[in-house]
Amino acid sequence: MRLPFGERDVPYREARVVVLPVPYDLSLSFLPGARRGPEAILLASRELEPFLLELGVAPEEVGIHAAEAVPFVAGSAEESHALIREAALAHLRAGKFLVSLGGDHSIAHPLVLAHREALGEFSLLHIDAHADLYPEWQGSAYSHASPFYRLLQEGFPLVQVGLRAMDRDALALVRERGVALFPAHRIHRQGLPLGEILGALGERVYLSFDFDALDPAVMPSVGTPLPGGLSYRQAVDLLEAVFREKEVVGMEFVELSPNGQFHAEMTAAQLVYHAIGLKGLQAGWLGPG
Ligand SMILES: N=C(N)NCCCCNCCCN
Ligand SMILES: [Mn+2]
Ligand SMILES: [Mn+2]
Repeated sequence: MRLPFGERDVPYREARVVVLPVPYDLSLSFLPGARRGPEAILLASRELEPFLLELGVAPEEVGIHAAEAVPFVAGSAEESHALIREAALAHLRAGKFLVSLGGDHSIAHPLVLAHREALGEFSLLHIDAHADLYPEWQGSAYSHASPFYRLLQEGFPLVQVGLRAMDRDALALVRERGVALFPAHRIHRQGLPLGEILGALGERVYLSFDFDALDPAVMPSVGTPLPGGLSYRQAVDLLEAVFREKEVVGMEFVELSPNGQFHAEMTAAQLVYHAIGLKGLQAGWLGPG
């Protein structure tokens, strides 16, 4: 069953933005449930005010179409990732701006590859509590702890913001590969280094937002919560700066794991909706309010 995003469901051909539910969560390492993330965000999105006071626009006016969820193959990460990459590629080749909803963070790998195949090169802005730089975790290179190791191996420039968990090997890899790292403790001590973050990014950016980047007090519905996370306002301020200065070619929001705390689902839906509004302003699809 296809659920619209927000109140106004736009036919595919008229939509500039496609919200792609990707309920794959077979690579989680701790608490289960991210497969219910996309549906929870879509349901919560129905409760959002269409007009976004902070931006002075109604993001829904870009034309949003929520696509059918991407199926997965329970016994095969490779086949599941192939389905994700094919689905993303089809929407990108139809000229749509893709907003993918996870699902666990392993989906970043097929989604980013699809965006490069369709749109050319870009840098990655990875906002997360975790580095996700393990070559493999719990016996799998397709773990949600590994996507950015694989993407680094494939030559993507990487900027990581909000991290508060990484092992020594990941830190050594970051230093060796010149990854721009802005850990949460630095942000809390010195404020968001927006100029440095923007300076580390290229002109074209793919945004990968893991909801556990937010503090658990703000976002308790994730599979691997950690203290010391970003506030909602810090996340919005970071996204506003990135959309103001860069061309965002695609974005994904992953790891929401609904656990009955509806404020978390509203938080997730509002952040996605806000980001769609920022893309609409950046692309000129929406006039400044
Ligand atoms: N959400 C994530 N990316 N989680 C990654 C978990 C893997 C490392 N945990 C360390 C556990 C040591 N016992
Ligand atoms: Mn992650
Ligand atoms: Mn994470």
